[in-house]
Amino acid sequence: MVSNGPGSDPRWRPLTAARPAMSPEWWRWVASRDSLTTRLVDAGGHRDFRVRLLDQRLGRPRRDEALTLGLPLGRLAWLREVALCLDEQPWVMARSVVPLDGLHGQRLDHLGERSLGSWLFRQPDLLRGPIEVTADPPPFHASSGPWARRSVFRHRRFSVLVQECFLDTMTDDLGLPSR
Ligand SMILES: C=C(O[C@@H]1C=C(C(=O)O)C=C[C@H]1O)C(=O)O
Repeated sequence: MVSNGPGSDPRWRPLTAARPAMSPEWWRWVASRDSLTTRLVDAGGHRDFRVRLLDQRLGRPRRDEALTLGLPLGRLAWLREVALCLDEQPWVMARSVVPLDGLHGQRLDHLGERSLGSWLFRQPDLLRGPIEVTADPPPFHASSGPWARRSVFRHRRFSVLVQECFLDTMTDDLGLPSR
């Protein structure tokens, strides 16, 4: 379920602030600005890639999400949570928040289990804001992992806050450093 429960906000920091603690191997993943979907498919090799839709609905963003999107607290938005899986093993948990005023009916529910990135990166003049990171546990999922990141994509009046948690399963399957 999409969680909007109480709990402290993660301590999001600019990517560069995490540099000394982040290994070069992880930097190549966390700092990448192209499609994570494409990178996961490539890194997965023979493994089958799949987006597992966990939930998507109208809901109230968390405080840190609303602040990042410039939304008044309590304003409804479109919430989508997925697991990006290789051979049914979740490697990334993602939660996206879309303000309704930018949707003009482009409800993302038509996406289903197609990757948000497969649509986003086809949009002309797509802009991606700065990437922020945290080593705090993601408030929207109980899974654990070394890093989580977030950034805002904009395309005309559409905007979406995309948050991605890289999981320990990905660390193990790709033989990445613990941080
Ligand atoms: C933004 C991208 O889309 C990915 C797919 C998502 C989805 O289907 O909900 C969410 C976040 C991303 O990990 C990407 O591929 O870079």
